[in-house]
Order: sequence, then structure tokens, then C-alpha cells
Amino acid sequence: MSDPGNRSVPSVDVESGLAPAVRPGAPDAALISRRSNGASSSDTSGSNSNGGNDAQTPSGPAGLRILMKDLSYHVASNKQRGQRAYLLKGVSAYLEPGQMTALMGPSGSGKTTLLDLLAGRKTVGKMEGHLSFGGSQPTQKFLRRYTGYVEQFDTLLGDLTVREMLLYTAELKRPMEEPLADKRREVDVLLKRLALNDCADIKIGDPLSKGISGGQAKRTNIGLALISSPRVLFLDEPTSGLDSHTANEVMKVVSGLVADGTTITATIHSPTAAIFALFDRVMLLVRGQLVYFGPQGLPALQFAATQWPSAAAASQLLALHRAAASGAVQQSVVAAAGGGGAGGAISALAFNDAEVLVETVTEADQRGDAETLAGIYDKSELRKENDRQLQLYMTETNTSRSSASAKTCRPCRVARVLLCGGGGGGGEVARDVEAPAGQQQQQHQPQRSTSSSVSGQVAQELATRSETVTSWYWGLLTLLKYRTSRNYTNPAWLGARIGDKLLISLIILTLYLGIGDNMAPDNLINIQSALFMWALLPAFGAASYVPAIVLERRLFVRERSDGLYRVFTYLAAKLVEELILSLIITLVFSTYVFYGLQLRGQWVVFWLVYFVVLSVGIVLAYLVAALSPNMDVANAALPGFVVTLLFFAGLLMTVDSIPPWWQWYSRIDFLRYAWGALMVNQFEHQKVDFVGGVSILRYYGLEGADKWAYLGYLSLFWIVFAWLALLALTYVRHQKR
Ligand SMILES: Nc1ncnc2c1ncn2[C@@H]1O[C@H](COP(=O)(O)OP(=O)(O)OP(=O)(O)O)[C@@H](O)[C@H]1O
Repeated sequence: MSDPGNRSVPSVDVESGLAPAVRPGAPDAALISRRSNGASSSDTSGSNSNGGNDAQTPSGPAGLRILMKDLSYHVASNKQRGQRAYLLKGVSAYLEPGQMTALMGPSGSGKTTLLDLLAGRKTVGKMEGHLSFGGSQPTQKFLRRYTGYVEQFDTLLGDLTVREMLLYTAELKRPMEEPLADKRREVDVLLKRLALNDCADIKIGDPLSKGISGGQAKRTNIGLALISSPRVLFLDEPTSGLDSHTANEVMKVVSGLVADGTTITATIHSPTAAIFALFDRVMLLVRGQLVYFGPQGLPALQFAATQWPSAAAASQLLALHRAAASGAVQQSVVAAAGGGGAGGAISALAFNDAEVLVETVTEADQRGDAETLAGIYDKSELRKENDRQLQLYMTETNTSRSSASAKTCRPCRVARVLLCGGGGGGGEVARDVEAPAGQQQQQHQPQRSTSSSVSGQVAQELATRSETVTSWYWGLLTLLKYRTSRNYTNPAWLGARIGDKLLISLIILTLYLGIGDNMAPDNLINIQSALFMWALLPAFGAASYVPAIVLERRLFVRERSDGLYRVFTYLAAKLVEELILSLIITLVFSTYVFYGLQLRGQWVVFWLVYFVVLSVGIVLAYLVAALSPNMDVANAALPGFVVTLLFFAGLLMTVDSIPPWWQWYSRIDFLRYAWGALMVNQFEHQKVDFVGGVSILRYYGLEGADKWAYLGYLSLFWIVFAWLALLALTYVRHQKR
């Protein structure tokens, strides 16, 4: 693998928007900053008060600075035909390495849209404007390999334990060269960091057989995104569905990653005060437009109170914050906050920050003032400041591209990033409630750095030509190791594949016992019927392979988007898993049926036809499943298609009698070749009359047919359906986002 997958020893290039992997002292600085920012100390001093930093910090890579300028995104409107719907309009902002940015706003304001756009997960629509990661336009391959995305809904493998789930992802997402022992160690570090040790060896489970709790599942999901030490982490509603305690714990763990320099962005609805205080910056969206981008906490409230119309709540809260910060917490303030003492009051006041901001813009939006708010922000000093900073970063990027980067010693670079506020909010004095207004103003000057050169390693990553870290065969082996091994010991999984075939083979055995060597004309019809059922039933049995694709579609889409494997690898693993099992069961069933019925011809042909038809049925099921939007459609489509094949297989109507306009369908009916091969195998050396002195093979148009050629044709169907299934899995998207 020429692509550098191994980033356990991170490069350091702070000026380019790359934060150092480990910044000495950063956690403390971040913690102090957070405490001074309105959150009660108890918020950050629990058992995991430093976000899990007491656990060994896995060596992580530097983060990347993300720049957005006039970013717009539109899709075909679902309200007005032929019109465009702009879901994002002219968003300009920057996301810093080593910082957490909250994407907030009313429901439907475009938070997830923006997150998906940044993460390259949009499958429809068109983006306009500038978007760069570390100075380069990110490719989807880069985003899949080097960024982490925590989806709002959990997509985990219920049969694996939490530890196995993380190790499975580590094997697919970390370099192949890394020894398994090292991967296990990384998993152990993550388990500790995410406070998952207690449930590490518990099966994840599913809605029907409950395993781990919702909070543990959420943390496991976050662990999956972190296992590859991504430079950038996106989280979509990471606290949804969690109680406030668990939500706080989860977000503390996430915030601990800023110490690694990771660039973190999360959409978040109504964070608790403790969670809101963990963020460095806020992007507030209303109807796809930015109405505030800046530090969270006091500056945000100040902006709302002084700039927005009807923002009385923000003004009141601001006044209360100031009173609390100055120590002059009066009785009335405490009462207003509903707390029992000064500490309780401050905590309660802080609790309202995020809510007040979102409530205020939601009300404004409902009044039809979204444009007004966007206009206010556009004309504000804050916007100008943000634009100046953005411009500076963009210019630096361009300059560094055209000139050799100035080398800076590591301590200087580390110092600079801390001063620039590029890490953990250490330098974000504007958030400090006690900082004098003048000082705040000074601190808001554009942050200057001297070079934006992108380290060679990052440049290589940005230019990666592979969407996965590991090769296809490694992916295949890993899928077999973790997923197939579980399926093979899962009675429900095995039952769905073996049960119907066992039942039908036993019925055929007992119903047609010993009829195979009786060539009396009136018995021939029984033999041909038994052979027809033998050829047909594995095709009908293909229905049991549909859920494997349809029901795990969300998992497949997520794992593919995460760059765990290619579509080919996924399909190959599924086929190997099914074909090995099919090989075993067809060998057993065809043996007792062939000899039990005392059939003529070669057993190997009898078995091969059964095995190949079953294999064709499996890839056909995959094709139908990949094309169908859901189980209902797939369940109707597959048997419907197989029934059409019955008419043209040659038994219900002889091939010669099929009208010319249906002959083409008869030629592409794989059952015709399956049954034909069985008939030839049985009767090719039997000179028996069937109807009016005509041999049975001649009657059915099979005289002179070559059973091996028929088997060859049958195999061609397997190749064609497998190829079509691969294309359908790759290109047919049922999840539009
Ligand atoms: N094709 C379309 N035509 C018109 N509007 C659309 C279309 N697709 C999405 N939208 C709208 O775009 C908006 C953005 O949705 P998005 O999921 O990004 O919002 P959100 O802020 O994340 O909301 P929530 O907090 O509820 O998840 C929504 O109001 C949605 O109705």
C-alpha cells in the first residue's frame, strides 16, 4: 500500500490548519477555558472530568482546517416541480483543528445538510462555493478514509460484542501492516476512553434481543469513528435519545479529542449547559443561512441581545451572566434562575444559553424574520471579522501552494497554535466572561499564522486514490472472520438457508422413492416431474437470501461511506459465505435424493445442477434486493420473476410449441438449462418411448443436447446476475440524502 494509512505517528504542521497531534498542556487550557465559560465546575469535574483524558490518549493525527466560503447547496424542490430548493445559502465559516463547533438552529434549518455536505455524504443536489480541507478540495475518497462521521442512528452488528465491533472496524480501517496486538491495544484505549469497559464483552444485540443500552450504543458508534484516529470528526445529533447524564458523558469524551487536534463539528439540538460549554464555536443556521458564527457563550448572547430584534430573553440572560460573573448575584437573580444558592444559580443560568439562542431564532423564523436575521449578521462587525479571518486563511493557503513552506521549529508551532486559538479554545479569550470588553475586541483580531503549507503526509492523503485503507482481500477476510463466523453459529441464519431445502428434499425423497430406474412410459412423467422440482426449488428458495441485503442496507451504506470496504469486497464476502454453506448442503441433499430415487446418469451432474441453480438464485436474490427499495418490493418481485420462468422452462409447454415472440424469453430462462441438463443426464442412454413412439428427450426438444454445455450456460447466468448485482449495489441508491 503506497497510500499512507499509518498515521499513528502524526505529522505536525500547525500553520496549515494542521494541529499538533498532542499539544502539551492543551487539555488543561481547554478545561480552564470551559470552566470560565459559564459551566459549573461540577460539569467538568466528574468521574470523567477531562473528557477521558486520564485514559491514555491514543496517538492521533493532526486535525485539518476546513474553510467554507459562500457555500450554497440546492436540490430539485419537492414543493414546486422544476424549481430549485436552496437548502444552504452563502455560508462562510471556518472550522479549526482542535476546536469543537456546534451546528445549531431550528428544526429544518439545514444543520444536517451542512454536516453531510462537509463530510461528502450528499448523494443528490449541487454544491456551489468554496470548500477546502487543509487547503485542498477534499475528494470523496479522502473523506471516506480520513474523516469520521457519527450518524444519528446506530448502525451496529448485533451479533458482535462491543469490543469485537471496534476490533472489526479497526481491522478494516487501520493499516494492514499494523499488528493485531496493536489494534487490540488501540481498542482497549478507546474502550477506556469511552467508558465502555463494563460492557466491552456484551453482545450489542438488536431491538428484539436487547444487548447494550442506548448510551453505550452511541458511545460504540463514536468509537467506530475514532478507531482510525480521524483528522476531522463529524457528529450528527450525538446526544439524541440519551438522558442528560449520558449525553454529558458522551460529549465530554468527544471534547477530549480536541487535545489530539481533531477538528470536531456536531449538529446539536438542545444541548445541556454542560454540553454547550464544551463547544468552542457556534454556527447558528436559520433556513439555510448563517445568522451567527462565533464563540459560544457570552459573545453569542451579546450578539443576540444587541443585534437581533425581540431578543429580550438573550438580554436578560446576558445581564444575569454578567451579574453572576461579577459576583453580585442578587437574591432576585437566584430566584429567577430557580437555584438554591449562588452556585446553583450560575449553573441554571448557563443551562439557558443554547436554549435562548435557538428559541430566539426559532421565534424569529416563525415570525418570518429569517432573512432579517441573516441580513443583520451579514452587515455585522462579527461577519466582517470572520470574513477577514477566512480571507487570511485562504490567502495563506494559496501563498503556501506557490512558495516553499517556511519550516518552523515544533515548540514555536505549538506555541503559535495555542495563541491562535487553534487548539482546544485555549486562546479563545472572547469566551471568558471576565475578560474586559476592550480585551475581547483585541482578541478578535484576525489570527495570523505565517504559512499554510500542508504537510507531505496530508497532501498525500488528500490525493489518495483509494477509498479504503485496506485491500479488497483483507476486507474479504475480515468480513468472513467477524461476520460469517457469527452467521455460521446463528441458528436463525442457518435455519433460513437450510430448512426449506431440507424439507423439500425429504419430500422429494419420500414421494418419489426408487422411481428413477423404472422406465415404464407411465412412470416417466413422475421422473420428469421430480427432476423439474429439483431444478426449480432452489430458485424459489432464493427468497431467503434477500434480507441479507435489504435489511442491512443502512449498515452497508454507513460502512461503505466510512471507507471500510468496497462494494466488490462486500458482495464477494456475501457470496463466499453463502456458497460455502450451499456447497455443503447441496452435496448432502443431492446424495440422498439421487441414490434414494435410484436415478440414472451421473450423480455429479445431478449435484452440480442443484448447486449452480442455488448459486444463480443467490445472485438473483442479491440483484433483486439491490434494486428493490424495501423488503415488500423484493418479496413480491423475486417469486414473481421465478414464476415467469416456469412457463418457458420446457415442461409446461415444450420449447418447440412456444410462440416465436416468446422464444427469446425461453432462451434466457435458466431453468430451461437446469431441467434440460437433468433430463439429458437421466435419459440420454435410455431408448424408451414416451408418446407415440417418440423418445422423451425428442419430445421435449432435448435430443442431442449436451448436459455439460447446459451446465455451462447455467454458469453464465451466475456471472451475469453477479455482475448486475455488483452494479446495482454500487449505483442504485435508495437512501437519498
Ligand atoms: N427536495 C427538497 N425540496 C425542498 N426542501 C427540502 C428538500 N429536501 C430537504 N428540504 C428541506 O431542507 C431543510 C433542511 O433539512 P435538514 O435535515 O438539513 O435540517 P436540520 O436542521 O438538520 O433539521 P433537524 O434538526 O430537524 O434534523 C428541511 O427544512 C427540509 O424540509
